[in-house]
Amino acid sequence: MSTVIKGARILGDEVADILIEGGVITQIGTDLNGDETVDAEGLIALPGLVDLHTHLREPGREDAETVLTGTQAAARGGFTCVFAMANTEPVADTAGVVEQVWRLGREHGYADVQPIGAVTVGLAGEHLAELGAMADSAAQVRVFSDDGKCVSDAVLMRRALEYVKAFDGVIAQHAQEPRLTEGAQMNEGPLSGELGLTGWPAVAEEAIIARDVLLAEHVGSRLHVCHLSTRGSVEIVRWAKSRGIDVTAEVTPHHLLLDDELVRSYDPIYKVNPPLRSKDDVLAVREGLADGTIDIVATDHAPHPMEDKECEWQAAAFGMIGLETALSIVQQTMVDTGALTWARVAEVMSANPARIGRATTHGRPLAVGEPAHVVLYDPTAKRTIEPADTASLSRNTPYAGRELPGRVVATFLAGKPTVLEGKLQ
Ligand SMILES: NC(=O)N[C@@H](CC(=O)O)C(=O)O
Repeated sequence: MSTVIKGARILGDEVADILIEGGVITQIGTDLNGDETVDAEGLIALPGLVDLHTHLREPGREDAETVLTGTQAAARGGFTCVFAMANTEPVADTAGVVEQVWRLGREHGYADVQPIGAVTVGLAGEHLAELGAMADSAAQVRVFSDDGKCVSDAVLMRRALEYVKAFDGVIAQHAQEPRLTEGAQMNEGPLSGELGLTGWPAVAEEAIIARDVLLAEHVGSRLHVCHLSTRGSVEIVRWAKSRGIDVTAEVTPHHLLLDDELVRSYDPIYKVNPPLRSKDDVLAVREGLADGTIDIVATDHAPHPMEDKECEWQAAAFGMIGLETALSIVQQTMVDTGALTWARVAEVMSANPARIGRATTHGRPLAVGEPAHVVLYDPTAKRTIEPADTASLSRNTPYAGRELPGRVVATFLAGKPTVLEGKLQ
């Protein structure tokens, strides 16, 4: 069985046909033929997207999301590989749990699931988890994170950074100094005072990033900074990279678009960790992504059932879904503004996250001999976001009613269509 994608603009540039046979790209050229034809006129072809930061909630919170529904949402968003965060119930801190999550991803076949292992047992921040056993398991874990919680103990963080060097792993830090953010609800600034919500100072994020880049330098290890959100964080990462420190960083689509003025509504749909920041921070993270200080966009897709979001602000859960809107937000904030080309989008949403997470078969160029992980995207489409129109089990999108540019038309995972004509297969 062969499939030919006809007339796609490869990385938004040259028009060509792509022939897929046996899950691999076997020809790129003109007038190619195959058993199946997918018309891609006017569509952009990008390598399948890779999300380094997804919450799939299975095991334990299957009311919010499962590996099946989360990877279906991923496919609809153009992703062919997602890294599943460890804050499940039980926590993914053993080889058994990470293998279960990895296997479920393979069985369902909507996206490859690379489990992230917890850094500390139960995310409790006291004892290192069995990092080596998770690395050696069938899931071959390379990314470790206590995301949702910060590895705040400097000695534990140092040991974790040292330990993962043995198997080329990386510690993905959720940078949040716990004492500085006790009870914090929103970005600290004049607005938190006005709204009477406990402030979450930028320094709580920046102090941990500053400490961790120095620790990474000291022990010669690899550090990844999750969802950075402030101007100061961008400046620290820029400084660290200029010193040759092996640090990478991510920004979420919501921190590229939304700011803390939305909290005036007291609508917990905008409650997220780290919090939405100021307009100046939004500009800074866009600049950081454009100039390569920030390496990747990662969704931090954080599904929550409505009862955990439709309540008063203080009681609501932190988090928003984002897999199905990520590419549109990146188009709106970075491509339509001239800050990134589509080729650079392929880097920040596919090649770079795959490289950081050592997902060796993903993030590859669209080239002959490479696995056929492909997304076809219509940048001219417009859609109004309707929360019920999601494959996710949760509907906590902050974009309800917003018109966003672009639409994923098709996604291929190793040549197999997971989405065609915008519909799950
Ligand atoms: N990003 C979020 O707002 N929520 C995340 C974890 C977290 O608190 O970071 C979640 O798991 O819901």
